[in-house]
Amino acid sequence: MQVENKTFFITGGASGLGAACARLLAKSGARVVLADLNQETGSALARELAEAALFVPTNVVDEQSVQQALQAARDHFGTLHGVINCAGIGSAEKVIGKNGPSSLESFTRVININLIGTFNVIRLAGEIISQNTPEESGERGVIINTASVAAFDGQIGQAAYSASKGGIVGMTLPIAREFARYGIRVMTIAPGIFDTPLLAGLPEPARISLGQQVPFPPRLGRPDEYAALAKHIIENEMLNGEVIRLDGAIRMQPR
Ligand SMILES: C[C@H](O)CC(=O)SCCNC(=O)CCNC(=O)[C@H](O)C(C)(C)COP(=O)(O)OP(=O)(O)OC[C@H]1O[C@@H](n2cnc3c(N)ncnc32)[C@H](O)[C@@H]1OP(=O)(O)O
Ligand SMILES: NC(=O)c1ccc[n+]([C@@H]2O[C@H](COP(=O)([O-])OP(=O)(O)OC[C@H]3O[C@@H](n4cnc5c(N)ncnc54)[C@H](O)[C@@H]3O)[C@@H](O)[C@H]2O)c1
Repeated sequence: MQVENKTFFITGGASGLGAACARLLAKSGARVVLADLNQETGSALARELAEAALFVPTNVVDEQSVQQALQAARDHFGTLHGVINCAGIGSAEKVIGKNGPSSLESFTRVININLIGTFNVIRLAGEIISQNTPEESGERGVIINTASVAAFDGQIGQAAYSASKGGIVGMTLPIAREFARYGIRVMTIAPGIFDTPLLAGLPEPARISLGQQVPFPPRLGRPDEYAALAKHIIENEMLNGEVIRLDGAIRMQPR
């Protein structure tokens, strides 16, 4: 579908990759809902994007929070044509640390936010989108999820994070197969190393070694490059049920 005059619900839309999607889609004539925990950055970006954007404080792991955010989106913009699931956290923890086995709580937290949060939004937004009047082609909407190259080449310390992203990879096809009957496409982008606040939060040794591992271009990805792919996925109906690595050919080393 064309993005102009369409509405997209962007989780994690207040920062990094999600914010880049919000800026590009708004500039392209779309309306964006910034569904994010961060009131300060979310409100600031909504002010920057003016009438094209609505910030709604949202916690993707909380069913009521997501339902309220989706309702606010419909109240404000009238409908919903797509979702870009960017909400997520990084994590770096060895399975056996210096003080013994890592905690179950930390593993569970990463799975909850990254995997279960993504699923929560897909199920609630998907039901709303399934009720849209279809385009001429029969399409009703597009859902784009964010995994990571860590789903495939996870490093030491990424058991929880890689599991959470591997789960997103795993659910892309079955949901695309189910949602085909509604004319809703489901895609996942697996970014490599992108220059965002999340990456800035990784341990310095990891960040240094990663930047040196990207074959070409030998640099961190720019959030606008992620946004360009997301926009293309929305516009290209033949992209469905697939995971696209966006990574400069990096295959991460064990550490
Ligand atoms: C985020 C997007 O989705 C894309 C990505 O996935 S980007 C990939 C991000 N990678 C990571 O997050 C790696 C996570 N893991 C780690 O940071 C570390 O393994 C850890 C903090 C969990 C444990 O680190 P630590 O306890 O220091 O491990 P340890 O085995 O003792 O380290 C040995 C040495 O290797 C270094 N090292 C550890 N992890 C490293 C890494 N990932 N890269 C480079 N060097 C590393 C340590 O600094 C240490 O050096 P030193 O002996 O000179 O102090
Ligand atoms: N930056 C990278 O190198 C990279 C690489 C691969 C995948 N990713 C993934 O891309 C996505 C976006 O990452 P980013 O780099 O833009 O990070 P970021 O930290 O800049 O943005 C993440 C946003 O998600 C929000 N968020 C976190 N938990 C939330 C929750 N429970 N509910 C709602 N919002 C929540 C944060 O407030 C933040 O605004 C994440 O899923 C991340 O795992 C990032």
